[in-house]
This record gives sequence, structure tokens and C-alpha cells, in this order.
Amino acid sequence: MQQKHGGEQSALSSLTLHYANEKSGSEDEMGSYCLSDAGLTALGEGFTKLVRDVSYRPPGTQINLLNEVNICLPEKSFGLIFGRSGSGKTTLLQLIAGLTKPTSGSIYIQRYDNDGKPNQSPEQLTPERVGIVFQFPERYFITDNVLDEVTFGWPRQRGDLQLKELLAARLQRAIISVQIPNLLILDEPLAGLDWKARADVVKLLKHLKKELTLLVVSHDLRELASLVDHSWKMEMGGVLKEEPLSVQ
Ligand SMILES: Nc1ncnc2c1ncn2[C@@H]1O[C@H](COP(=O)(O)OP(=O)(O)OP(=O)(O)O)[C@@H](O)[C@H]1O
Repeated sequence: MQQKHGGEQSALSSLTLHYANEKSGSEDEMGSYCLSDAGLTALGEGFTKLVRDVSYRPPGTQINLLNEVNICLPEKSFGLIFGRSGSGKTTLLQLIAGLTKPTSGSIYIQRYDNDGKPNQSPEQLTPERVGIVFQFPERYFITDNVLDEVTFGWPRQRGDLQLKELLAARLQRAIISVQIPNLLILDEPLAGLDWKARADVVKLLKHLKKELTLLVVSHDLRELASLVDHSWKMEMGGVLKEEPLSVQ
């Protein structure tokens, strides 16, 4: 498995997500790296910082679930987060997806020039730019297919063609606006599947990696290892550390 600039990143105490654009090539070719402890970033052209020093404490509680997390992840690469149950992996994905707000730290996109200087103001990583596949999809969906799901609330009675046309136009706009997320997040995509479905999902992820940046939480390290460019272990207490996969 190829682990890019793991040496630099393992020293990070906090987590920052970086993206590279298509023309920038691999991080190794660009000689890029990130030094988030010092708040410094030296990245190749087009790299994008997404998350920085993110901590999260649920309202009404006394303990942080996440502590100063940073991730650096180039565009169109595959990032894997693993770690023990209850360590905070899903909580982090929900923050990156914009479903929960961090207590401190920031989640945004920052592009860089060749010389490592930001080439524009940071852009917000809005929920429209992120797709998320939840760990237990049956908890979030009611019907068996996408069309039934998105038209679930439509009037059931015959007629009312004008209203249905209006709803169809709105639906089309909504679907187009979320069609191409910058980042696709998957929480335990292989869990509960039989061997055939698992192999199919791995194949699909390999295909999706050509188009999208993928951030995946999984315990199935062996099956995903060939896809992984960067991996992190979430320690109990919500501390994220870059750690190469050690699977045979
Ligand atoms: N809103 C909340 N308030 C208090 N505790 C919470 C809240 N949300 C999550 N937790 C707790 O935070 C911890 C981390 O949960 P999280 O689901 O992020 O872990 P995880 O690493 O994804 O676990 P798993 O691998 O089992 O899915 C758990 O102990 C969970 O019970």
C-alpha cells in the first residue's frame, strides 16, 4: 500500500483536509506537505485545506468527543479512518458533512498556488459539496429506491397535474444541485454485506475514486487496503493520528 508523506503527517496533533486539483499530480511529485502544528502549510498548486483544528463537544456535556482534529487529503484520493467503536469516527464524518457544527476549528476549502500561498479567500464547505452514505441507511430511508424516496411526500391522489409538474421541476433543480459533490463520505460501506456485495462495493469505490475524493470510515481494512492513499487511526478520546495500514 502506498502511504504518501506519512512521516510529516504523523507528527500532526490536529487534523486538516487538503485537496489537490487534477492537474497538480500526486503530492509526492509536487513535494507538498502540511505542518499544521505550526499553522503552516506548504502545498502544491491547487491543494485545498478543508478542516482545521476541529474539536467537538455535544451541547450539555463536559467532555470533547473530538480534540483538535486535522486531515490532509488530496483531491481524488481515498482516505480511510479506522479505530475502536465509540472513538468518534462517525461524529467527525457528521461534522465534515455539515450535519453538526464544530465547537471550535473550521471546515472550509482553501486553494493554494505553487508557492504554497492561498490563491483566494477560503470557501465554505457547504453540505451541497459533500455526499454522505450513512452507516445504517435503513434508519434514514423509508422506501426501496431513490425515485420513491424523493417523491414520498407527493400528493397520492390522481390529477393535480400542475402541482406535480411544479414539484418535478423543483426536484430536478435539487438533484442537479447535489449531483457532483467534491467529497463523498462513507460510514462503514461494507458492514452487513455478503461477500459478493462487498466485492461489488469495493469495485464501485475504485471507480468513484477517479471522479471524487473519498473519505471512508471502516473496520474492513484488508478489503479496502488496495484503494487507500491516506489512513488515520481515531484514538479513544477523539484524537486522530495518521497511521499507515499494516495489512498483509
Ligand atoms: N450528541 C452526543 N452526546 C453525547 N455523546 C455522544 C453524542 N454523539 C455521540 N456520542 C458518543 O460519542 C462517542 C463517539 O461516537 P461515534 O458514533 O462518533 O463513534 P464511532 O467511532 O463512529 O463508533 P462506531 O465504530 O461504533 O460507529 C460514543 O461514545 C457516543 O455514544
